[in-house]
Amino acid sequence: MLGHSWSCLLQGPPLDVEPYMQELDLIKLLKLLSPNEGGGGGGRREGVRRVESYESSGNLSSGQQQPQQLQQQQQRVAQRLLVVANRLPVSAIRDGDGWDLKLSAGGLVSALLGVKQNFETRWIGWAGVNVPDEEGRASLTEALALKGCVPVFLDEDTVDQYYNGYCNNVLWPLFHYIGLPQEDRLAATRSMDSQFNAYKHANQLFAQVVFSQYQEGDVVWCHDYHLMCLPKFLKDLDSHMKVGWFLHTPFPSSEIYRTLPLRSELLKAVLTADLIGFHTYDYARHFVSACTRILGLEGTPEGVEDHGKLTRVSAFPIGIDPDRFIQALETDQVKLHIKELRRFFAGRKVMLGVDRLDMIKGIPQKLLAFEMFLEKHPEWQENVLLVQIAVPTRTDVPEYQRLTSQVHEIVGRINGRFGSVTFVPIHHLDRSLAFHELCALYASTDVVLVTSLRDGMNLVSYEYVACQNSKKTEGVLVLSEFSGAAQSLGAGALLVNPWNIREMCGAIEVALNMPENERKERQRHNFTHVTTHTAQAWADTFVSELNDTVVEAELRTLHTVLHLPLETAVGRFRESKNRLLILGFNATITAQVEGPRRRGPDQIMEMNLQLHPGMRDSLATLCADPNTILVILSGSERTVLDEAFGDYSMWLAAENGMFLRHTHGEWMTTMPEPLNMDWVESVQLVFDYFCERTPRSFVETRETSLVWNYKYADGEFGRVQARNMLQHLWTGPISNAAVDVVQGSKSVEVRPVGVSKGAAIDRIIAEIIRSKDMRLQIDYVMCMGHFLSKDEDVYTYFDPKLPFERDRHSSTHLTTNGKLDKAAGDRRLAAKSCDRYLAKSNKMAVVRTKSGSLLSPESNGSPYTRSNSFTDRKNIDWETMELDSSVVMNISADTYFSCAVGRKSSAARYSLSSTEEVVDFFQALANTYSKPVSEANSGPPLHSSSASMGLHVLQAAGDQLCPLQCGT
Ligand SMILES: O=P(O)(O)OC[C@H]1O[C@H](O[C@H]2O[C@H](CO)[C@@H](O)[C@H](O)[C@H]2O)[C@H](O)[C@@H](O)[C@@H]1O
Ligand SMILES: O=c1ccn([C@@H]2O[C@H](COP(=O)(O)OP(=O)(O)O)[C@@H](O)[C@H]2O)c(=O)[nH]1
Repeated sequence: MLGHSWSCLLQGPPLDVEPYMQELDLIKLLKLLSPNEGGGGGGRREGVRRVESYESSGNLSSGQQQPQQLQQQQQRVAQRLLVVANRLPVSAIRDGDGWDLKLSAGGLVSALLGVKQNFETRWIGWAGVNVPDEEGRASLTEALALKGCVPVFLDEDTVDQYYNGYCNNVLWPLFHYIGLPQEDRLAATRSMDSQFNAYKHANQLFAQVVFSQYQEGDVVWCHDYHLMCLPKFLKDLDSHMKVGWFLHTPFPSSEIYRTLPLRSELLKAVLTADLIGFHTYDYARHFVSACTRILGLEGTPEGVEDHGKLTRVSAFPIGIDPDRFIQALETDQVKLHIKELRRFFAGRKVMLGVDRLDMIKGIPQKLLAFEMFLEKHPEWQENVLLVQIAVPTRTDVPEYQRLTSQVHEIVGRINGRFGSVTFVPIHHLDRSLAFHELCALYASTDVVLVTSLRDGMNLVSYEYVACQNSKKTEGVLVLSEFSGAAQSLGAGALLVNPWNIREMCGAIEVALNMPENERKERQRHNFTHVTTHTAQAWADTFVSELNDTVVEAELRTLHTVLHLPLETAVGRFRESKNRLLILGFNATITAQVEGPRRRGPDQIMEMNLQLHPGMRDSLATLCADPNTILVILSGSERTVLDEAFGDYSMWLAAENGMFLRHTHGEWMTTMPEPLNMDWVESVQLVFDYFCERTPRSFVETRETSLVWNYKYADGEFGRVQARNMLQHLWTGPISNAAVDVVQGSKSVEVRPVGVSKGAAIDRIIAEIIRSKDMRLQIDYVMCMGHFLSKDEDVYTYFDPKLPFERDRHSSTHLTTNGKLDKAAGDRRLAAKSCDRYLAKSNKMAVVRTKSGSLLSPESNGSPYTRSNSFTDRKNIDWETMELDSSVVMNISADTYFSCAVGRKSSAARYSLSSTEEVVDFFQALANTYSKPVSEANSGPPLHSSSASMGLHVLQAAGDQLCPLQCGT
C-alpha cells in the first residue's frame, strides 16, 4: 500500500507563496477578462478560476488548521485539469475486501507525477484490474478518490481486444515503425476489426467517465494512442469542452501510418481536439503530413485546417521532475544503497540499462553490442559489467512473451561465454525497482545505455542525467538517435544507431574511456536541459497553449462568415416576384465521387466536372419559371458548361464570365476589347516546367487564361512548387505584363487584368436584361459560389450597402504575406483601358456583336491562336449599350444574399459549408413552387415606381430597358 505521503505526488507541494495583493490583482484582471466566470478565460498562466477547494477528493489535506498564508494559497484557485490516460498512476491489486495500490511503471506516469503545481488535477484512467462486482467497484472508486484518481472500469474482454489487441499489437508497433501483423493476414484483418470496435467502445467508456467529472471551464487533457477517439466523443458530448490530446509515442511517417486500415477515422477523431501535441517537431510534421495526404486537408504552420476549422498541432517536449531525483539522492535510504552498490561493484566499471521489456527498447541489440565489446576487448572482460533492469510490461501480448524468452536466451549465452565462478558480466532483472533503488543505480553507474529502436522520448535518459550531478565522476549517456530524447540531449550524449551493433560497440569503448573533462562538459550541457525543461514546464506550456488556442478559435469565429439563414433566404425568395440566381459550378454544385472509386484527395475526382445529381430537379423547376433568371458563372470552359447545363433553360457564363450564352442561343463574348495574350507562350513554358517536375499536376489551357492545377498531386509538394512557380513568374514572363496571378487552393492561374467574375458581371446582367422581355424589377438576388478571392468582387457588386459606387479598379493588391503589392496595382492600372466601359459609376455596360456569336470556335493548334481573333475585330460590328442599373434592380439588404460555398473567409455575407448544403437549399427553393410557376408570379409591373432603395424611376421601351437619368 502506498504511504500517505505519496498522495502529495499528485497534488504536489503547496503553491509558491505570493503576495496577497498580487493575488487579488490577478483575480480582478481575470474577472475583467471574463466577468461571468471568475476568470475562466484563456491566456498564459490563466490558472485562477473559481474559489473552491479540492478537499473532497483528498488532494488537499483537510481538517487541519491551515496557516494564514496556506489558506490564501488555497483560495488562489488553480485551473481544474482532467488528465485522461489509459493507465492511472496507480495499479490496483485486490487485497481481501480492500485494495493495494501500487505505483504504475512507465514514462507517462513518471512525467505526469512531475506535474504538481498550478492545476487542480484529477486523473481518469484504468486501474489495471478487472472489477466485475459493484461492491468492488465502489470500494476501489473510494480508495482511488483519496489519490485524486477516478477509475474507468473495463471488462476482461475489452481489455484484451482494446489494450492488448488494438493498442499494443496494432497501434504501438505501427507507431514505432514495426509493420502491421502479417502471420495470417485474414485472421489479423478479422481480429483487427473487432479490436477496433472494442477500442471505440473503450474510448466511449472513458468519455462517459470524463463527462461525469467535467465542469464548465475544465481543461481535458487526453493522453496517448489508446485514446485517439476520445476527443471526438467528448466534443460530441459538449462541443465547448477544451480538449487537448498528447501523443507519448512517435508519430510515424505518413508512409507507415497509411498502411493502417482505419487510418482516416482515427485522424478525423483526433482532429476534433483543440490542440494536439507531440514530443518532437518531426512527429508533429509526420502527423500534419498524414492529414494532408490521407484526408486531403490543409497543413499550415499552425496545424491542420478543415474547412476553416483549425486544429493546432505543435511540439511540446516532455521532461521529468528533476528535484524529485536530486532530493532523493540526499536521503539516507538512497545514500546507503549507493554505498552498498559501490562496495559491490568495486574496481569495475558498471553500465546500466533501464527499460520496460519492450521490443522498441532494443534490448537484444544492446546485449549483442556488449557481447561484441567483450569479444573485441578481452582487457575489459571481468572489468566491466552491465546491469539491465527489464520491467515486465504487457505480458499478455504474445510478442512481449516471445521477447522475454529471446532476451533470456541472449543473456544466458553471454554470461555463459564471458562469466566465471566469481564474475557475471550481465545482471539481468526481470522486475521493477523501488524508487530509491533506481536512484541509487542511476547515481552509482558509469554509463547508461539507451538503445531504443524508436522511443517517443525516453525519460530514463533524463533521470540518469538528473542523478549524475552529485557524484564526482559524471556518467556517460549513450543514446539512440531514434529516441525523442536525442533531439534534446543529443549534444551531450554519445548518439548511436541501435541497428548498428558495431557502432554501439565503439560507443561503449568511447564511453568507458572518456576523459573526465569531456564527461563533465557533456553532463553540464545535459543537466542544464533536464533541469530547465521539466514536466511542470511541459504541462504549463501545453495547458496554456490550449487555453490560448480556444480563445483564438473563438476570436476567429467572430470573423467567420455567417451561415446562410436558410429560412429567411427561402422566405424572401417565395415573396419575391422576379429573381436572379447567380451560381458557381466547380465546388459549388459539382458531384464528389466518394467510396471505393475515390479513396483519397490525390485521386481523380471526375473526368469531367459533373453536376450534383441532387441539383437536377431543383434546377429544372427553377428554370421553368420565367421570373427566375439562373446564371451559371464559372471559370470552366464553354464546352464544359454546355455539357453540364445544355438541357436547361438558363444563362451560362464561361471562363469567369468572359463568354455568355443563353442555352437557347449562341455564345457571345462579354469582353469589351481584345485581350492581350502575348504573355501566354512564356507562361506556358513555366507551367510545363513545373508539370514535368510535379507528378499528377496538369495545365488547363483556356481561351482567356492559363491554369496550372495540382489538385491530384501531393498537396504539400504542390504547395511548395506553387510557391516556387510564383517566384519564377513574377521575376520572369509576367514581370511587365498586364496580368493577374490568381492562386486557388490547388492551382495557379494567370489571366489578363480585367478577367474576373466581378468585372464581367454587369456586362452579363445588362445583356440578360437587354435580351429578355423583362417587365418586373429584379427584387431578389442570390449570388452563390466557391469563388476565388480574385472573383469575390462579384459578391460586392450587388451589395446594397455599396450601391453602385464600387471602386472597380482598386490598385491595392494584397500579397500572400499581407503586404501591398504595388507592382500588381500598377499592372492593373496599366490595363485599365481594358475595362474602360465599366468606369462610369451608376452605369452598366454591355458589349455584344450584332451576330451574337463572336468567336470562331475552330481551333488550329494552340487555342491562343484562336484567341488572337480578339485582336482582329475588323469583322465584328460592336454595339455598346448602357443601362442604369438602378432601374432594373430593386434589392435591399433583406433581399440580396451573397453566399460563399466551402470557403473559410470571404467577402460574401453568408456561407454554406458544402455542396450538400447548396443542394438542400435549392431543393427548398424549388419546393416553394406549390402551384404551377406560370400562376405564381403576378407582381408589380416594371412601370411601377418602387422607392425601396430610393432611386427607381422606371420606363420600359419596347423590349428593351432604356436608361433614364435619375430624377427624370
Ligand atoms: O501503460 P503501459 O502499457 O504499461 O506502458 C507504459 C507507458 O509506455 C509508453 O510510454 C511513453 O511515454 C513516455 C513519456 O512521454 C515516453 O518517454 C516514452 O518514450 C513512451 O514510450 C506509453 O506511451 C504510455 O502510454 C504507457 O503508459
Ligand atoms: O523499475 C522501474 C524502472 C523504471 N521505471 C520508470 O519507467 C519510466 C520509463 O520511461 P521511459 O520514458 O524511459 O519509457 P517508457 O517505459 O515510458 O516507454 C521511467 O520514468 C522510470 O523511472 C519504473 O517506474 N520502475
